Order: sequence, then structure tokens, then C-alpha cells
Amino acid sequence: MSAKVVSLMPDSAAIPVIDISNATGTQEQKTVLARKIKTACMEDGIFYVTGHGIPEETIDNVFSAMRAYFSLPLETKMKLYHKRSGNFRGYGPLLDSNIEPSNRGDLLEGFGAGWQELFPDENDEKKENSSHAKPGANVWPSEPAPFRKAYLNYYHAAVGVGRMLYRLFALALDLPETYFDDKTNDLATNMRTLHYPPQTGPVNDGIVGLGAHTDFECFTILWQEPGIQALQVLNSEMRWINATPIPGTLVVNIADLLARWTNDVFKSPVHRAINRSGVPRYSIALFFGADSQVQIEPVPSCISSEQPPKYEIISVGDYVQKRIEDMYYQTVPPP
Ligand SMILES: O=C(O)CCC(=O)C(=O)O
Ligand SMILES: [Fe+2]
Repeated sequence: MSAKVVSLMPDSAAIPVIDISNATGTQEQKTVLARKIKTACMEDGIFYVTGHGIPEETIDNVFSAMRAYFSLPLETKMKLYHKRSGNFRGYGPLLDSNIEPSNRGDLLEGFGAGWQELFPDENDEKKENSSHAKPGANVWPSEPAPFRKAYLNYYHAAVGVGRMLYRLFALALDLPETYFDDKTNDLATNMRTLHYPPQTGPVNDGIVGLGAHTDFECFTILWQEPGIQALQVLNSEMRWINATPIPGTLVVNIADLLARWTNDVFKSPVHRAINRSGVPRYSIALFFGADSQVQIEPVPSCISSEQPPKYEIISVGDYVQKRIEDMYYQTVPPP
């Protein structure tokens, strides 16, 4: 892929910023919004959202909790090593993955968790185990004390944004607004808080923050620390563009399963993260999927005689399982 890349554009002007505060407004407002989203999804598959409604305090709290968590000693964090829990929940250390096979490793550490009720009740165990990817409950560090609460508060708020986006995607695809509702009871699969230490090594040493990849579920909501450039996206002209953080926004990128569901009308952009800012950089990625039994066949507005279906029908569960296995076995084995 890198052979085709022609240059790096200096700014993120090419990535649209979409205000979604009308997502629950009048039919006309929603139609206008859905049109903007459709254009963004068909072009590079990535956009910023403002007006998402997540309180600043919720973001500040998870940001300080994750900074405190990642500054703990490695051996403390490794007690919750995610490959021991077998479901991507828990801690992943630096260079634990290598998402771009031609590289030598990803210089990031992360902490992952799946859906969980904010206020546990007797049904909690069932709900915690409902994620389709790999069963299993979340694990939580005992310090810093507010970590779990801050993490889940943000998680729940971002899931609310994800539900709104699903409705807008439906409208953008000329489907009834609620089309995805009964297919996405289990929509939020995994959230990862991420820490990228500053990279000071030679530029071409095969180590980047997170190598070039596409996300494999339906879409991702990414919060990135303001003021620190790291995320880059390969646009439709095969140019790497900086997705510079814009305060108050979230980044939304389409992922492979929604691209497949739309017969590639929506694009799933290749992206990577490299932190050469000289200071640590933090981000939070929340991956949205669909219920495992849902069959992915192209939505009617995305097929025609000129645009026949490109992919065979597959269930969400089978697709995700395969992608996880491919990714999992590429990575470094547990110690
Ligand atoms: O940290 C970032 O900016 C990107 C994270 C990402 O792409 C991912 O976790 O899939
Ligand atoms: Fe990604």
C-alpha cells in the first residue's frame, strides 16, 4: 500500500466537521444531516462530529483516570494482561501488537473493556457476557479508584452517540430511521483507552504508534487528546492526511463490516497513529458492531444492475470471529 502513497497533506481540512446536535430534531433537520453524513461516508469514510452532547466533565474524568492508570508500574498493569482473559479485556502493553504486518510493532499500550451496566444488578453478569466477539466479563484495576466509573460513564455516553449515528446512517442509506435498531441490541463491542508514548527513534525503523489498518466492525468513535497530532488517514487519493484533533469533537470512521453491508458505498478508511509530538498522547476508541446473528447482505439502496452485490452473505458473528482470529494470531504470543 505504501508504494501508492504520494504525499502527506499538512492539515485536516479535507475531513468534514458535522454538527449532529439536530440528530433528534425535525424530520427535515435529520434529512439534511443524513445527507452530509452520506457524503462523508462515501468519500473518505471519516468525519468529525460536534454537538455530540457528551459532557466535558465525562471526558475530563476518563482522561485523568487513564493518565493515572497508564502511569502505574508495568508489573501492576500486567496483572490484568488482556491475552490471559482471552477476550481483549484488560491491559495490553507496548509492542504487544503489530497490526501492520510489514512493521515491527505498535508503540502503544491500552486498556480494553466491553459493555457493562453502570449500576450493577442481578442481571449484570448476563449483560456483561452478551458481547458477540468473545464471551467474558470485564476486569478492572483497583487503582486509580475512579477508573471503572469514569471509564463506564464515558462508555455509556459514547454509546448514546453511536445509537444516534446508526439512525443517521439508516437515513443516509434511504432506509427507515429505525432499520438498525433491532440489529444492534449489542452494538458496543469493545472500548480501548490508549496511550502512545512519544516516538523519538528513527522515522523508518518499522515501529509506529499503531500501524496502518482498517477497523473491522461497523464504525468507530474516537476521542483524541486535543493539541497532539497523531492520527492519519489514507484518503481516496491515496494521500495520508492528518486528522488533527479539533477540541470538542469526536472522530467517526466507518469500518469494514458497514462498508460490506453497503456494498462498499460507504468507505472504510485505512488509518494509523504516530506520536512524534515529544509528549505522551492519549485516545479512546469505541468500536460499534451489530448483533452476531444478523446476516450482512447489502442494503437495497446500494445495489443495482450496475452495482451488483460484491460479497457473499455472512453473519456478523462469523465475520467478526474470523477477523479477530486473523488479528489475534498475528500478534506476539503471551509471555
Ligand atoms: O489512537 C488513534 O488515534 C487511533 C486508534 C485506532 O485506530 C484503533 O484503535 O483502531
Ligand atoms: Fe483503528
